[in-house]
Amino acid sequence: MTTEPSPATPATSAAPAGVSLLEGRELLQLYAAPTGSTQALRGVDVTVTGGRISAITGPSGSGKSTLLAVLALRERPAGGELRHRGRLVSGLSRRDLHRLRRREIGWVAQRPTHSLFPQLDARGQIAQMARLRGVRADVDAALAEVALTSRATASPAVMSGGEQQRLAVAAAGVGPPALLIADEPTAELDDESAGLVLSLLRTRAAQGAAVVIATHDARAIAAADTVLRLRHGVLSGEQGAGEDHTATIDGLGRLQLPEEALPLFPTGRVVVTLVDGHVELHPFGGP
Ligand SMILES: Nc1ncnc2c1ncn2[C@@H]1O[C@H](COP(=O)(O)OP(=O)(O)OP(=O)(O)O)[C@@H](O)[C@H]1O
Repeated sequence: MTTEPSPATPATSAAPAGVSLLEGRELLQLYAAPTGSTQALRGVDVTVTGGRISAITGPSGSGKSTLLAVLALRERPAGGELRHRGRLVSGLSRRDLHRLRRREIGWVAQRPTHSLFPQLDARGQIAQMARLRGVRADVDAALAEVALTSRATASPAVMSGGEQQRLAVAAAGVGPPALLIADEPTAELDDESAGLVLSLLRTRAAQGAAVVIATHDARAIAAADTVLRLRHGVLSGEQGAGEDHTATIDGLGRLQLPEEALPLFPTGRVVVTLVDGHVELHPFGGP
């Protein structure tokens, strides 16, 4: 147990502020299914930048966890291109990938126990993560940050769900890593626990980490700098805090309308007109 990273301590090997850490283009992911294959990601373009919290939101089954797994370099995409600091991830050896994940990427699974060491107490989780990442950490301060001082010697098996979640986020955030990814980090947490988790994520982003979360939770969405909306494996829109909703036009010119606009086009067909430098969509057919 040694010195605490001060709030000004930069993320491990953080990309310079504003420089993208990850760039995904036309990302595709397929899974075997009884009826053929499921296209979990269907041409997703995404940029992940240090110093920001990006929230990925969308209905159940829309591909949020899949996109997180690809960005965390835990799954190789079936298609498209993913670059880490400009280097093609597909060109990295298994060894390089393993090292990159261990050193630079904090991962909090949808079930927090899946990202904790079952045999270690809370103190051990933080210390072990710091060791793996090759950084020094003040274990007491890390536990205090998520109000777990009194649970320092407890193992995950005897912790409440909220305590497990706070511990998983604290351990994943040690360093801090250049990239911190969490799947539904505030789901099922009361306001107090959710507040602690979100405050930790904000602090890590302020230290330069790129924070990416999948979430349905309005509290987490409000804490994000950018909100990416996924629908059926396609990124349907992106919105920064206080910005207008923007939608992504893919390389083939396809655009997904916001869900609330769909009733305007009951036949599913539109007349597309280019007028004075902008595009107008009018319903086609119908009564
Ligand atoms: N390992 C897998 N094997 C087969 N199909 C999978 C696998 N993982 C995900 N899928 C399928 O891929 C699609 C996207 O799943 P994913 O878990 O990424 O969605 P999600 O938006 O995270 O959903 P939720 O909000 O319910 O967690 C779904 O149709 C899902 O059934």
